Amino acid sequence: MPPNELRQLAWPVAAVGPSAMARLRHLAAGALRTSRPLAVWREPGASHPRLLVARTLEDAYTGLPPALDAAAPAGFAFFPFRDSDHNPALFLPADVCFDAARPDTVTVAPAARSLVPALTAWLTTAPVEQLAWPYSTQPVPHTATRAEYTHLVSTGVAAIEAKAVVKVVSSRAARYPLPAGFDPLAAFAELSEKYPQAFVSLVSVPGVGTWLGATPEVLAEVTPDGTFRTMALAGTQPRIPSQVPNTAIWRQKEIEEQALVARYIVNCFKQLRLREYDETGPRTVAAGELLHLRTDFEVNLRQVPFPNLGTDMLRLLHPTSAVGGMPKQAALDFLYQHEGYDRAYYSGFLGPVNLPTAGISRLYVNLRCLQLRPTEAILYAGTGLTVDSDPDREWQETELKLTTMGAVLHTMTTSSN
Ligand SMILES: C=C(O[C@@H]1C=C(C(=O)O)C=C[C@H]1O)C(=O)O
Repeated sequence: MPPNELRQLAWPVAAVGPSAMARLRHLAAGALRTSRPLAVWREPGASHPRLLVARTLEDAYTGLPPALDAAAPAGFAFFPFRDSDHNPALFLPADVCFDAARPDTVTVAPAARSLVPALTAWLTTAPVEQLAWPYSTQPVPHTATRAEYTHLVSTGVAAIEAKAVVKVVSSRAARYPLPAGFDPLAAFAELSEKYPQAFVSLVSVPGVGTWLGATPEVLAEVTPDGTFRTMALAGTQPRIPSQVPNTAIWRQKEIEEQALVARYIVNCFKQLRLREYDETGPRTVAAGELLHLRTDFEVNLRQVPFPNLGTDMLRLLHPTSAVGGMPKQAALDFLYQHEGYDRAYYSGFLGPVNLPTAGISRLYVNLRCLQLRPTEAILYAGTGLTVDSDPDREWQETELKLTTMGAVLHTMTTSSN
């Protein structure tokens, strides 16, 4: 076989059995046992998850956001809200890949060829019971009380009134005990079922930790038909069971908050001098038990002279005003000064690049997520503030957002009792 071709390893018959999820689990177990970074994800609307294992941790460190052109390296991006030594920007090269929709093979990239003998042997090994997921070496972040959070919101509103910022998105972390026998892969499967339209992910990196999430927000997407997509998602209200999303009524506060995010995206296009984009919305969309307002933006890459639009937009967009604020730097400075905790990978971005094939990349904002610790999970949620924000209402909104991931912890508690 030529040295630069992907290699397909066939699963031996007896070892792990025919179940795609059991095979995925076995590959994850092998990666954890050998301290390699891994990502498991399920795209919105897809029926099967995929898994990627990077050969070494060192290979996963990256300086720049990934390039989104078809010739760029394939892998899984995992970027923090703010790049730092504690929360490095990561790009896991697609060294070993598995698609649960095609469970008979494991794909090995040319750069990872040296892994083939050990991996072949691992495929014949009996499945392991316990998986040892890595935890962050950082201290547990400060978790704001209701009084602290409402104070932060009041400070944010005062900053808006003083015209230091136009919009800022404050957030907090919360600690939830883990149910006995909590299994991240089982939780991943449950999230996939519960939220079919979310991007569901489980990312695990030695020294960095293990993150699980189900996000509704696309940051930058390039699809094989040559389309670039992004969205302005903001404004939140609880979803009443059986309610049809487009019958929801929005207050002026949410309409304005979302319009600012849409305007931020249009400004990014303007900075690149791109005028040919389609804008649809805002429309009401459901995300689990929540409703949001969303405007979709689309560019036909075959009709504009911007071959690097995906790459350029990604660099301009992150962090968007849906998670930071506007103007961007003033909002980030406010958060750095007042938020009082390290967001780490919450409100960063994540997703596959040039996978499953060159020319397809889907990056999402890392919302509705949790970080795993030995006996607890750290959950994260934020709310966009405008001059009309009411501190108690914003606290309630974070509580509501925490239920996306909290519900799965609760379900698992009850089912393990
Ligand atoms: C910040 C979060 O969500 C963002 C903020 C929203 C809002 O303020 O209404 C809505 C959707 C997201 O863009 C979060 O889920 O933590």
